[in-house]
Amino acid sequence: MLYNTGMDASLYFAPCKLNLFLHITGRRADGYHALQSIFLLLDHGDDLHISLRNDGRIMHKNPLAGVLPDHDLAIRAARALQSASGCQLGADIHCTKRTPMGGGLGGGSSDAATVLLALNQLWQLNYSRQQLMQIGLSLGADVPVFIFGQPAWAEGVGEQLSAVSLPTEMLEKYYVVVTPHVQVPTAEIFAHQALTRDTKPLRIADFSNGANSSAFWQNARNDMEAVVCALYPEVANTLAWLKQYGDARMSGSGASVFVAVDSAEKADELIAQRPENTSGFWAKGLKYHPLFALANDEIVAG
Ligand SMILES: C[C@](O)(CO)[C@H](O)COP(=O)(O)OP(=O)(O)OC[C@H]1O[C@@H](n2ccc(N)nc2=O)[C@H](O)[C@@H]1O
Ligand SMILES: Nc1ncnc2c1ncn2[C@@H]1O[C@H](COP(=O)(O)OP(=O)(O)OP(=O)(O)O)[C@@H](O)[C@H]1O
Repeated sequence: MLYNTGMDASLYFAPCKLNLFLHITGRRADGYHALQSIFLLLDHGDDLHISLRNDGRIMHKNPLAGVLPDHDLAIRAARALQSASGCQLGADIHCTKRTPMGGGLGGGSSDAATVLLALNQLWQLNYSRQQLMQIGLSLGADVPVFIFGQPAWAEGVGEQLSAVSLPTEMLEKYYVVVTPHVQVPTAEIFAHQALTRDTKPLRIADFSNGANSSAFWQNARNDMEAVVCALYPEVANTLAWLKQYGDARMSGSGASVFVAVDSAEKADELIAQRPENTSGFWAKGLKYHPLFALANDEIVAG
């Protein structure tokens, strides 16, 4: 009989992300939208226990409420890696979910990225970061950035990524994230007729050049915010509340909204005072994904 020896059980972190801004600069022929965004990964997220099986099966030990195991992005990621590599090994996956689902924080995408990184190690595949990002992109536009693993300037559908060094004060901030209890379907917002799709592209140099960066942030916004706030008053109300405390905005396609504050005390205070029917947490930005080292960077011949 083939069985999981249980000897390789390991704990892997799946951080959530914020879109510090999100501009929609066009629409491609396939219906996907061209974006510009800066992604910041946070030190808040899901815990995945992943252990090796030698029978080739991919098993979800605690299926998420409302998500069929076959649709779970963690399971789909493992299967995609199995079919790309021809690997005969399998895995047991157990997820302790902390990132609100459908919250614009990339929870499912991050679970998928963590599974790819972890199994790259457990199955000893030695895929490069670029290869894993390619497999990740087939699962969702937000997966590659978690494998990229650093604060990133994103273009394309979110897969053309460049590392950006955020000003130190942005990494020292406390990000207060509040999620109204509504699920905002990403596809519905991208398909909405009233969505702004023609924001003039910015240049990464405008952000990287310190002298211009305050002007940069004055022009930066989330283009999905207006449509989401019109369709979901809960998001509009939570955002209006959070704007009292700073330059609050929505992450991704919502429903989560966030603001950066200067101390843990202030962050605790806002979380305690958050509106009814919301959940919330605060977290700090990550310079690197904790699993960054589980993929190698390809050496490009020069
Ligand atoms: C809004 C963001 O969260 C910003 O980071 C992402 O662009 C969304 O990424 P995601 O949730 O991984 O999205 P996917 O699962 O790939 O796509 C969900 C749906 O959103 C639409 N979609 C997504 C990304 C994109 N650049 N243009 C789109 O039009 C497509 O209709 C797609 O069917
Ligand atoms: N492992 C998973 N975790 C969360 N959701 C998952 C997972 N697998 C599949 N899903 C499905 O994906 C949907 C979107 O979940 P997710 O938490 O990734 O949304 P999101 O944060 O809005 O994503 P994004 O910011 O990438 O648009 C969920 O409503 C759920 O049906």
